[in-house]
Amino acid sequence: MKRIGILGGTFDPPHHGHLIMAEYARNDLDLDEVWFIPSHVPPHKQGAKVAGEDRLRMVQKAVESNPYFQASDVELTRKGTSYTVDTMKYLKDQFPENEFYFIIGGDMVEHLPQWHKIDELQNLVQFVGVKRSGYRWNPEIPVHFVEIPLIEISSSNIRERLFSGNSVRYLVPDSVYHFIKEHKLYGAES
Ligand SMILES: Nc1ncnc2c1ncn2[C@@H]1O[C@H](COP(=O)(O)OP(=O)(O)OP(=O)(O)O)[C@@H](O)[C@H]1O
Ligand SMILES: O=C(O)c1ccc[n+]([C@@H]2O[C@H](COP(=O)([O-])O)[C@@H](O)[C@H]2O)c1
Repeated sequence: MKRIGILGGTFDPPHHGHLIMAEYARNDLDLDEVWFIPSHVPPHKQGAKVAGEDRLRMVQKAVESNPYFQASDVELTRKGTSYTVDTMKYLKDQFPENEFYFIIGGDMVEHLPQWHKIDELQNLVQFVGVKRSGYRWNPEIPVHFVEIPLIEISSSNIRERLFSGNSVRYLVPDSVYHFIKEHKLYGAES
C-alpha cells in the first residue's frame, strides 16, 4: 500500500507555488509519491491558454529534479471535461491498494461541496488543503490542513506578466522559464 498525493491543476503554467504545496503535503502526510495531473478541460474555469501537450511538458520539467514527484497524462489522454471523480475512479481501479490524497489550494476548500459527484469522490480520496489567500474552511467536507508559507504566486499573474513583457524568472523553475521563452508561450519574447 502506497500513500499517493495527487495535485490536479491547469498548470498554465506550473509555478513554485505548486511545487512547494506538493512538497509540504508530502512531508506532513508522509506521502510516498505525488502525481501532478494537468487537466484537459478544467471543470470550473475557462479553458487553458496553451495546449495540453505544452502544459504536460512544463509539468514534467518542473518535477524532474524531485524523485518523489511525477507527471501523469491520465486526464489529457481521456480528453473531455476533467472531472476529478472520473480520474480517481480510474486510478483506484488501476491501483486498488493505494491510498489517495487530493491536494488543493485553500481557496478551493469552500467550493468542494459543488464538485461533480462529491459524495462518490469523498469515498475515493482524502482531501488536503494548503494555505492560500482567500481560504475559508468548509466544515461540511473533511480536509487535512497543511500549513505552508503564504505564496502569492498564481498562473494567471504569471500569464499577465508575460503578456505585458515583465519577467517571471524565479516565479517558475528555470526549466519552465526557458521552455516558455523558447516556445514563445503567453506572448513571451524569446
Ligand atoms: N500559490 C499557491 N498557494 C496555494 N495553492 C496554490 C497556489 N497556486 C496554485 N495553488 C493550487 O494548486 C492547484 C492547481 O492550481 P492551478 O494550476 O489552477 O494554478 P493557479 O495558480 O491557481 O492558476 P490560475 O491563476 O490560472 O487560476 C489548485 O488547487 C490551486 O488552488
Ligand atoms: O471535479 C470537479 O468537479 C472539480 C471542480 C473544480 C476543480 N477540480 C479539480 O481541482 C484541481 C484544481 O483545479 P483548477 O481549476 O485550479 O485547475 C484540478 O485537478 C481540477 O480538475 C475538480
